[in-house]
Amino acid sequence: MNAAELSAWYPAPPSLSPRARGWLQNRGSLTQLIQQRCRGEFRVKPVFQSLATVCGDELALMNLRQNELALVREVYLYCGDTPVVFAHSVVARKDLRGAWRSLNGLGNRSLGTVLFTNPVVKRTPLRFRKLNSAHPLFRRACQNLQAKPLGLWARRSLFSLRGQSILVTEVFLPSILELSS
Ligand SMILES: C=C(O[C@@H]1C=C(C(=O)O)C=C[C@H]1O)C(=O)O
Repeated sequence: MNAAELSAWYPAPPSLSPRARGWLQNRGSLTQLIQQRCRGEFRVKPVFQSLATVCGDELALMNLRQNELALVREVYLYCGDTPVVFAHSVVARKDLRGAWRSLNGLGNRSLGTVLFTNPVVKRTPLRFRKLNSAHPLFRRACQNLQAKPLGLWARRSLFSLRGQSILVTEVFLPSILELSS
């Protein structure tokens, strides 16, 4: 990815429907918002949690070198049998025994329960990007989708605790717009 692509996360999404904007720009817990709007059962389905290299557009933000390993957690958030969000979170290896050690035993509990219940955790402003098939997160987010969309809206922000950060990226799947508003 070139420098332009690396910086292609914008402070505000351009033209969005009011319903989509309501999801992308909500600054509370996405888990809680889905639980409020999902008539079925909410669940977190972890699909990956291991040391791995990260996306090219995450290196600078996480102060990682090209092939440096970090803890990567990826989950789908489900409403009933339908995946509505694909989430990808990154913690630098050096911080895994520090502020974010609770990730190790998180399993199918929502990361939101850790991030939004600790008043000391600080969140940087959200940034947005329309992902397409050129981005690795797009391909992983679409894995379980019958119909492959041309693009998916994503947002990301850093949560920091005692000077240690977790980068949380949430890719919104088309079916999220079917949840009640
Ligand atoms: C940050 C939140 O946690 C959600 C759950 C995640 C997980 O369990 O890995 C990751 C990102 C979020 O979609 C939230 O609920 O707002």
